[in-house]
Amino acid sequence: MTRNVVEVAGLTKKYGKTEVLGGIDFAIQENTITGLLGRNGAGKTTIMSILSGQEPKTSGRLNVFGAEPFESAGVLSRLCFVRESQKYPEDFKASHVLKTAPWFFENWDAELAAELVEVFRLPVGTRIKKLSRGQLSAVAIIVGMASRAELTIFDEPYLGLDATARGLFYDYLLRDFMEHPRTVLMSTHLIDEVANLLEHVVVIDRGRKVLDTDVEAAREAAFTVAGPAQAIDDVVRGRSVLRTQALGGLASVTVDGAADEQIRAAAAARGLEIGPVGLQDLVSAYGLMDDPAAAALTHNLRPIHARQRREQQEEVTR
Ligand SMILES: Nc1ncnc2c1ncn2[C@@H]1O[C@H](COP(=O)(O)OP(=O)(O)OP(=O)(O)O)[C@@H](O)[C@H]1O
Repeated sequence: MTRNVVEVAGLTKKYGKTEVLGGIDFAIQENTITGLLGRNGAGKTTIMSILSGQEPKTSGRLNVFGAEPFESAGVLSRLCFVRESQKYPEDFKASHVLKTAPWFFENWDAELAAELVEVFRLPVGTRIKKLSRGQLSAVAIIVGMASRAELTIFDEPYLGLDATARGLFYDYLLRDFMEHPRTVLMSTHLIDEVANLLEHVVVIDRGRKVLDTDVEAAREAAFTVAGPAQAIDDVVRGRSVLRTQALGGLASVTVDGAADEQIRAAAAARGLEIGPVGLQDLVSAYGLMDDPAAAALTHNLRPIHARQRREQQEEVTR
């Protein structure tokens, strides 16, 4: 039976009078990798800081390993929150971080840490404050990976890392996750890069949740139709179009829902191409919500949880 490691209900956060989280609900299942996605300032770091007990919430219910995390030593000993901007004592070197980490993480794997130091070519004898941005990210990734914490939270773990290093991180994360299953929550803007790692995504926009779906279900959540604009208009009429991109007489539209036989036949008859929508494009389509300039590009924008939509479809066919 799967259980939830994290449960959040009606979570709000205010800084002074400014509300940055406006009532968020979601759950994270044990031993899954979940992506927390959203545009700059959406509220991802705030959520992660609250989950890891570094910030108090303003209101709502929060349950991490069955307890409220803020100032709960029992919860904090089971999780690892890492980010490139982590603060360390003034004179600390990466070697000090790796030496002290086992004091905080009982599952610490020193061998894995040493291997990752080699992989990321991390100069462990250099003071932390002298490290490059990518090297700081490498420190955070090594701590996050080698801690083998039951819940590991990565806040944009790739900042400053080159493409090779990012690829290595994803490979190691997947391999280590298969061998030592645990729960991972990762915020990222590089959605396509991690799409194969993620089982679930929660998308936040301006402090509110706009999408909460299994990645598998998200693949069925929308499709594209590409070809001459006029023919596309005929084929998609009456359907919910999330996004339209047009160039000259050609267009590509993202349509909400799964591509059924009817639209496939209509598209084939007019020589139009039906294709899948990548997770990044899907999130971008939903991310346009409430943005007047971007919304002008769209018609009938209708963000719906994939599961909710499936339930609605099932209701119609019953
Ligand atoms: N200490 C603070 N005081 C006031 N406002 C804050 C504070 N921390 C964050 N905010 C505001 O809260 C909002 C959410 O910030 P947060 O860092 O959670 O966003 P994010 O989704 O992680 O963004 P990014 O992708 O750019 O890292 C932003 O508008 C930010 O300016």
